[in-house]
Amino acid sequence: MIIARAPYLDAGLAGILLSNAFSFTETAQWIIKVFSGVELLMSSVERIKEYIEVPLEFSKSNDSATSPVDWPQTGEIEFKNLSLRYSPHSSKALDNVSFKVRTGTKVGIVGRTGAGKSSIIAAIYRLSDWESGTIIIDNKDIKCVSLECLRNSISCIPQNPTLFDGTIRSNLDPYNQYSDKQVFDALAKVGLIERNEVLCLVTNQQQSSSFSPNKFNDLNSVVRSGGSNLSQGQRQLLCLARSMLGSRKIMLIDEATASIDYISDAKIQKTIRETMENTTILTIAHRLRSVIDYNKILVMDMGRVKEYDHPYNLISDKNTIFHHLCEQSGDFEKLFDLAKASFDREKQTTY
Ligand SMILES: Nc1ncnc2c1ncn2[C@@H]1O[C@H](COP(=O)(O)OP(=O)(O)OP(=O)(O)O)[C@@H](O)[C@H]1O
Repeated sequence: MIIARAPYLDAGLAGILLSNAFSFTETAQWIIKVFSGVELLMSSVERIKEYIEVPLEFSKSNDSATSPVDWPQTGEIEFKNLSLRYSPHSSKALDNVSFKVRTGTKVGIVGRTGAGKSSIIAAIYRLSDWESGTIIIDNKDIKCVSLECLRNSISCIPQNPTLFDGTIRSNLDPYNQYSDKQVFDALAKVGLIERNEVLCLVTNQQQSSSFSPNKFNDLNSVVRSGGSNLSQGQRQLLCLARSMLGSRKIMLIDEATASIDYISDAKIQKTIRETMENTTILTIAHRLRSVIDYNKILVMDMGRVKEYDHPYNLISDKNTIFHHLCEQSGDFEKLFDLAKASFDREKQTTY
């Protein structure tokens, strides 16, 4: 602790020198200030030391973990008897969970609060380790894939997406990998700009202010730290656009709660349906409307998978949890019609 002691000594010396120039009270005040500065410095040093000693998350990867190129190709996900608990004495957040998601399938994960929905996404992203079972993505046990590769290969749109102090462009394309056209296309796909404006915007970047007063028309528009100058819906849409630029095969979405405006929510769902046909999507749904026309609904309850089927099959059966959740939503008739329409559409494309 030499680093910590030296300033104390300096402060003592400074006290003696100061006492020659100032009154006792003034000197005492100076010394208190210097000492509290030193206390702060000491706790900062301690904290930096703690951070340095925290093992790097990427080094937690299994030694034989690899970073397969062009993985995953299909986006097929399989949970096999997965059990996860957050601490040794807590109950299981996921209890022997097994289910399979085929390529390009859209799955809505529903259930009451604390049912284990977020834990499914946490497990795929390996934010938490599990005690037994496996997750296979594209024929690979994800524990055999490096964390860096795993997280770079799967898009995740959390409720509060991370945005940085910078511009629209630096947030969408931090490594400058894409052309302006590609970035504008992504913004158009999520509905933040008009599709028919893309070409003009690409050729007239400097005159973009002549377009509608929309900050997304200008890739240099400022984004404040955490996206504080954007609405929650705009933040999620920007994050969705960022995911689209990466064109990954799997996307995990934690739908924003009621605080997101209905129009932004509808835009997100429409974009997902129209532009991500071949992407496997798992959405934690807080509104049943958002996922009622998905291919499957996974109903979680107390960490277990209770139901896993097409929404129409589940809503049609009075004995399912999903049927009750739809009834409780007060929107049963509409949900039923949407589920049926989706079921009929799927049947037509299958035959
Ligand atoms: N980081 C954590 N540390 C300890 N326990 C946790 C943690 N995250 C979740 N849990 C617990 O695990 C269980 C499942 O939580 P999870 O967040 O997966 O549920 P959820 O269905 O997503 O809930 P909600 O709809 O309220 O977000 C709950 O009992 C919860 O208290």
